[in-house]
Amino acid sequence: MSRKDEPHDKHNVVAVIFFILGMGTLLPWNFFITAIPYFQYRLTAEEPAVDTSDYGNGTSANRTHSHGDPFNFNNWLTLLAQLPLLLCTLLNSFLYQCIPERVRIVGSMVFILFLFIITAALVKIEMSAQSFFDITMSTVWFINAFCAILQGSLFGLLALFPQKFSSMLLSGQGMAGMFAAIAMLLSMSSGADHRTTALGYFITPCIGTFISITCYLLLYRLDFAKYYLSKTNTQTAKNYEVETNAELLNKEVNGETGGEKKAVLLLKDAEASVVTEEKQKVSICAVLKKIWIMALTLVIGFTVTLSVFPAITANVKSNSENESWQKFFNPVCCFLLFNIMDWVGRSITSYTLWNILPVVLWNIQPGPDCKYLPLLACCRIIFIPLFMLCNIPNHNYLTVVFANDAWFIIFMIVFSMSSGYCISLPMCLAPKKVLPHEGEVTGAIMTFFLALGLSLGAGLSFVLKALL
Ligand SMILES: O=c1[nH]cnc2c1ncn2[C@@H]1O[C@H](CO)[C@@H](O)[C@H]1O
Repeated sequence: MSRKDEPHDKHNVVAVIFFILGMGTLLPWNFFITAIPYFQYRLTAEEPAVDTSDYGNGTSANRTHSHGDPFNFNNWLTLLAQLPLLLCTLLNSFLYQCIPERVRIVGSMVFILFLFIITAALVKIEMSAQSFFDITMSTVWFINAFCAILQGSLFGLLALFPQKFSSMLLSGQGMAGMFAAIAMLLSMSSGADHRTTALGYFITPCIGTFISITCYLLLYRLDFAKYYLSKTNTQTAKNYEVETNAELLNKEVNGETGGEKKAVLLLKDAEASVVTEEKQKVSICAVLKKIWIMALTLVIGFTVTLSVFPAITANVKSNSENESWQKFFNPVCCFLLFNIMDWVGRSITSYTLWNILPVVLWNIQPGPDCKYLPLLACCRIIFIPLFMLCNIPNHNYLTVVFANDAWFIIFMIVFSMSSGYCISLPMCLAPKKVLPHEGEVTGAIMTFFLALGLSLGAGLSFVLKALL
């Protein structure tokens, strides 16, 4: 139900802006992980103590040791990207009181742009492998710290808008990975040398971040966005919603006998909502009690995903003889495929919020209460051994069981789709479990658990790598 004076999102401009902002939040993570072969090439090519007997057929992928990952680069990249995310998500929950949201959002995007420019410039600068590793890791740490502030602030902002806009942001986040993978493929197929390819590749997120900054500034010029951004209007809209609910419920109570109990309960909720809103007090424990199942599902989902992607999966090589296929195998079948299917998985929840898997499998119609959601997320643990037994060179303890490329592709399709699904479902269901005025806190809590899952996964990836 919408108010008569409520403006409309003309041509879905605001929705598109949130989509682009979603992309902006995950450009750094995705552009860094997709460029793993470039970083590995630099670290090996400029390492003076490299053992040249490892070089094999001379492709950059084979010019590395320790599973094609010198310096344990994949694992450090994952950990140093996700740890600041966790810390700064916490920091943001304090910062939001003292630094205005516009400063936080524009400021963090400007720093991200600056750090991407440094990464692009580094492509052309010669230095030792150790210095390159140190500078890259510092860049990764700071770029992801600003990303966390950006992401936390945007989720907070979204609490003022209708739920559709959260789905747009999540969908945009999924698109960032595809964007990075396509940029990588285009620069690789340009036929230019390694350095020029990398330069072209890293200039793309600079442009992407610049577009995100412009879009965010534009948001404040659009009537629809201005309406929701002004807190007074949001408050009025929420009160209006409560009034409308109360009206509807009165009708229900008068007309339908069976609806009475439900109506009284909902009226109590509505009253509670207004009263609490006036006091502006929300109990985090009470919210946690309502959403813990969603939070647990999110943590398990991200832990499983990040434990193998990209730290383990980026090392899987094709066993085909075809050289071009060997070169494109990982960018296409690992990064592009993951991001396409992850996005598909996330988008399923835009069409139907109910988790369709249990409906199809057991004909159960779950609500936001369903207790087996974390169990469903746990089933994905099976992908950890499956990926570890794929075609990774120089296994120490394990052997290659799934040598054929087709196995890796099949595992990747199911793994990434279920990942997107297990992440998006709790993110969309959690706000439905709480009262309207608890929405903002719920967003913050879920963002914290999201970051916790990512960090746990990144930590676990070191253990799994050691077991390879
Ligand atoms: O900061 C983040 N927020 C939300 N999702 C993230 C973040 N970092 C990584 N991923 C998610 O982790 C998976 C592997 O890349 C992808 O689903 C990606 O969207």
